[in-house]
Amino acid sequence: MDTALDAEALRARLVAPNGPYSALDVVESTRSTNADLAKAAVEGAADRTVLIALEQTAGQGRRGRTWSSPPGGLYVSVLFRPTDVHPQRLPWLNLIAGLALVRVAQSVGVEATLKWPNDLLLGPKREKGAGILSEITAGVAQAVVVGIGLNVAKLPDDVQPAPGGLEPTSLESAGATELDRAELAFRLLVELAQLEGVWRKNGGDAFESGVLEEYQEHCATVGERVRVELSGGVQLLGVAQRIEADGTLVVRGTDGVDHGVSAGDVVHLRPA
Ligand SMILES: O=C(O)CCCC[C@@H]1SC[C@@H]2NC(=O)N[C@@H]21
Repeated sequence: MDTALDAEALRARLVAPNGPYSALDVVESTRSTNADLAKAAVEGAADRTVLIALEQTAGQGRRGRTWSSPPGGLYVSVLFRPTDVHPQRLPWLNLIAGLALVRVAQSVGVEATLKWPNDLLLGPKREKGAGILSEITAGVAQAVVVGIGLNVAKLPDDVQPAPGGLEPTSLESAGATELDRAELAFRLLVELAQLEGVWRKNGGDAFESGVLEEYQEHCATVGERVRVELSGGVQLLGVAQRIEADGTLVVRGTDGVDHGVSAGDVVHLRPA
């Protein structure tokens, strides 16, 4: 069962002095929690500010796509200002959010892996249960909004995959033992704060903080034959080799040459 998401109760557990966050709000509905927090960042919102919505009317996905955000899902954005971390290491915030999602899914008994860079895959069929959109806030020094859309309840029939994208699923469809959104939001934010805290304490070094190793362990992309859709309609075909310390994916192309990929849509190519 899903109880109402009580902001006060979450604040009591997650916001300083009792927890790692500096502010937390819950709204019934908004256009996009990422857009709201980006605006708040410009207006001076503090490091580790959280905004949760129970529904979005204009949810944003990667590469200009929309993120279907019906009631029954969890839509969470966190503003981070990791001022001591080199800007080149900031893409790790996106990957760290994926690790937090894996930990949550596993805690409710669901098999979970990651498709680099931003998809949570659930169950043996590896369908998409969550997506992450991290955005550097323009004009604000070192501010990143990490947005997470987690499908909790069964999705309405009209939620379709993006063209060529993964089949969507939810925690409920994957047989999760816990579907209470307050509890799931709590676990997600605890895991995110733990991972981000260790990563930041290590100056954003993914190797030293252990997040690189944990990511490789859960990454379904490494070892797969892939097609990477780069900008400008360019495609790269090959086999994903590893994740680098800067968060890029190394793909050995059909020409035998290793290519570092920092952005793009990855399609896992399964044998027919
Ligand atoms: O897979 C993707 O394309 C990324 C989807 C990210 C969706 C989340 S929901 C919370 C936050 N607010 C948004 O508008 N988008 C992100």
